[in-house]
Amino acid sequence: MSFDIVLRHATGENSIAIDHHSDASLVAITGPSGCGKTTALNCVAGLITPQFAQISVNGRTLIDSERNVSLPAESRRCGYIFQDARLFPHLRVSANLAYGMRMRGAAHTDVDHAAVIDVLGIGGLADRWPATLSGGEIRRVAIARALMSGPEFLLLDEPLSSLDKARGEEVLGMIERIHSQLSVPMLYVSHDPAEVARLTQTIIKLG
Ligand SMILES: Nc1ncnc2c1ncn2[C@@H]1O[C@H](COP(=O)(O)OP(=O)(O)OP(=O)(O)O)[C@@H](O)[C@H]1O
Repeated sequence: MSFDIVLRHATGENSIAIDHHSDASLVAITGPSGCGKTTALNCVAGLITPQFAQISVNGRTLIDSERNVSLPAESRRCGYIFQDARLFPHLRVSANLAYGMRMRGAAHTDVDHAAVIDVLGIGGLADRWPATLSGGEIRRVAIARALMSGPEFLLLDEPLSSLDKARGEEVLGMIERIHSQLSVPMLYVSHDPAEVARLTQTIIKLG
């Protein structure tokens, strides 16, 4: 597994410069609020077109400004867990997860649905509406929905934000298990040095 990320992008007064090449399967992006962490993830996901980028994951080019290559977001095979989770409020948990499965592309990786539900401990939530879930449960369902699409890698944007310490610990433990048991590579955004240090030693520092 490898992340090769060369990225140059400016928004307003901020500019992002990343030159990262590693075989690490869990890479953290860290830095103070407003330094461009979410913007960097959006560039990898294909939601923003950066001013210059050469990004490949495991040797597969997502974007190369020099060669005029840029895969559309739906072809990048990433699962994106947004900072605000973004579950569909009008769909029960089971239907939110089914949406993830429908998003599978032709070249999706195999995903063991039962293992995902087991690792994230959401078996009992299938019939619930998102509005009735706790913050930690919402986060776990959002991670499961992203995994259901059979992504080649995950983008996680502050997945512990707005959780109390106990719930944060719980979700962090699940993320560690997804990484080790389900072998899903990750780009993990957090402003918290202790959280990042627990997960990985491969860190991209912004700002
Ligand atoms: N759509 C936009 N238009 C203009 N400026 C933007 C836009 N989105 C973000 N920015 C600016 O780009 C900079 C980086 O924002 P970004 O959300 O990527 O930072 P961040 O490191 O993820 O912050 P936080 O930790 O607070 O979420 C900020 O100065 C922000 O105001």
